[in-house]
Amino acid sequence: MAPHKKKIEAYLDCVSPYSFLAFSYLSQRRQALEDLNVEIEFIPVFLGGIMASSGNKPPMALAAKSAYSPYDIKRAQKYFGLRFKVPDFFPFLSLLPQRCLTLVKEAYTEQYDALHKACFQALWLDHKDLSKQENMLAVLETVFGTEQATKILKDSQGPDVKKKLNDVTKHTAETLGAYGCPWFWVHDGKGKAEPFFGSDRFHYMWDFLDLPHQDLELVPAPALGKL
Ligand SMILES: N[C@@H](CCC(=O)N[C@@H](CS)C(=O)NCC(=O)O)C(=O)O
Repeated sequence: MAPHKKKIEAYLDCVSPYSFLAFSYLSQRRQALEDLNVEIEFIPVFLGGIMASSGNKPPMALAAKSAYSPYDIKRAQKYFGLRFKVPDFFPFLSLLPQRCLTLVKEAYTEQYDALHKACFQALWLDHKDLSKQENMLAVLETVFGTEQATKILKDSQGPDVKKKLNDVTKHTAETLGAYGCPWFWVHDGKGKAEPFFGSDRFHYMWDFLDLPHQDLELVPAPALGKL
């Protein structure tokens, strides 16, 4: 990557509702950001691995964070105009969707954003447990033909894909300082890069990138169709 290009690397896991909000928010602003010469890259990671590498624990594992969490998620949903309930099967093991996304990002780049969106929507809006192969296959089939979807599901279990997701996750925690998701590594276009955590720090990011806030403000209740 050219060091003097403004760029947002967004490290996401679809098990994370705040990753869903960040993905939705950035996807809706992709064109506006590109017009301001800012590139966005969505990068799949395994949040469980980030927690383990950084010594962090899921918010639910700490009583105080767990008690605060319902307030935070309710406010965030209102702010982003994206309403969803936490599914009964939460938290679930996100390795399967994250491996499929890892494979598709490399091998089927054109369809990657569509699959990312489909995974988030299946999990958070349709409450499909994507740790189950049959549900993951159904999501893949919304983007690919049955034959290709079946192959992607099978290939996502191969050692190369497992290693790639593992390596990216490790890099995110050990080099980029991640302790949760969504994690962002943002290049300011002048050779400097900094981390940002959470879907609630975009105003800091726009300052860091020297962008006009008014062009990137939230519009009320963004329609999902525009994701
Ligand atoms: N305030 C942040 C919260 C993000 C968040 O809680 N992310 C969870 C995963 S869904 C996490 O990784 N938490 C780690 C931590 O809070 O230490 C936001 O609005 O995005």
